[in-house]
Amino acid sequence: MAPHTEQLTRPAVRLQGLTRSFDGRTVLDGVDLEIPAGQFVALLGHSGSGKSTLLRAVAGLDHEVTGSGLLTAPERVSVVFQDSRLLPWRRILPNVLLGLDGRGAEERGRAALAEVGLAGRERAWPSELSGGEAQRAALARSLVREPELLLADEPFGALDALTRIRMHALLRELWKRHRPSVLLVTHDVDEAIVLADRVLVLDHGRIGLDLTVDRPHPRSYRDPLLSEYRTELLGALGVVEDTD
Ligand SMILES: Nc1ncnc2c1ncn2[C@@H]1O[C@H](COP(=O)(O)OP(=O)(O)OP(=O)(O)O)[C@@H](O)[C@H]1O
Repeated sequence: MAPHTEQLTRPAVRLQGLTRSFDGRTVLDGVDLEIPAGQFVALLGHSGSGKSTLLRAVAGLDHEVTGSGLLTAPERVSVVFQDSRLLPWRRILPNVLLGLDGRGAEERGRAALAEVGLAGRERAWPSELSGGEAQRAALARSLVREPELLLADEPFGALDALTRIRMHALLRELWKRHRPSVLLVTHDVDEAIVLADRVLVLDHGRIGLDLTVDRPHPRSYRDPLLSEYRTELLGALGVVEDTD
């Protein structure tokens, strides 16, 4: 069934004049941002530009933001970090189900693990998983909560290049199936343009560039048409490409 038009246009996230300072130093300086429901957005910016600070504010984890601040955020928000944050003393399935109970929870947990390719690993300990598998389990833990908004802070930052590419395909696949809004923080320009339909660059406390990436999926790193987006994003980040 086609989603109601209003659902497509209703913003999942709406920020107005979001401001955050630490010890008198302004990190976010009046950020205005709307993310429509179901949109896949990546957030780029230099180290220390305030990406995680913005993500924490959207997640509702920061109560010290000022301005008219966070006006809208959905009820069901899941966050995935660079490390899986699995509890080492619990097996994988209970980790995925953490805080959930009720009828059908276990079944949903098993289904989520199967979706991320971890069927059969329900009883494994976190220490028995590879880095990529642990991040898959973290994604399953998010999925099982059926988030309307998925916030991801460098979720693939600690993975090797090959695993990272596989995780890109998995994340995009999960997004296609469940259609949450996504805000993905990354340092990696290529990761942003291969995955996201809109890429933001945070600069001097504001959204300095808001770029729509209008290419079909699945996208390849080698797609020459993506290189224009890459050049524009690198320019916004102040990186001059070597043209040799
Ligand atoms: N709890 C805090 N107390 C003091 N300063 C903080 C705190 N959290 C963040 N900051 C500062 O705010 C700035 C932005 O930090 P943030 O972690 O949001 O940046 P980032 O863009 O996510 O960086 P990175 O890409 O390196 O993870 C940094 O200068 C950081 O030192």
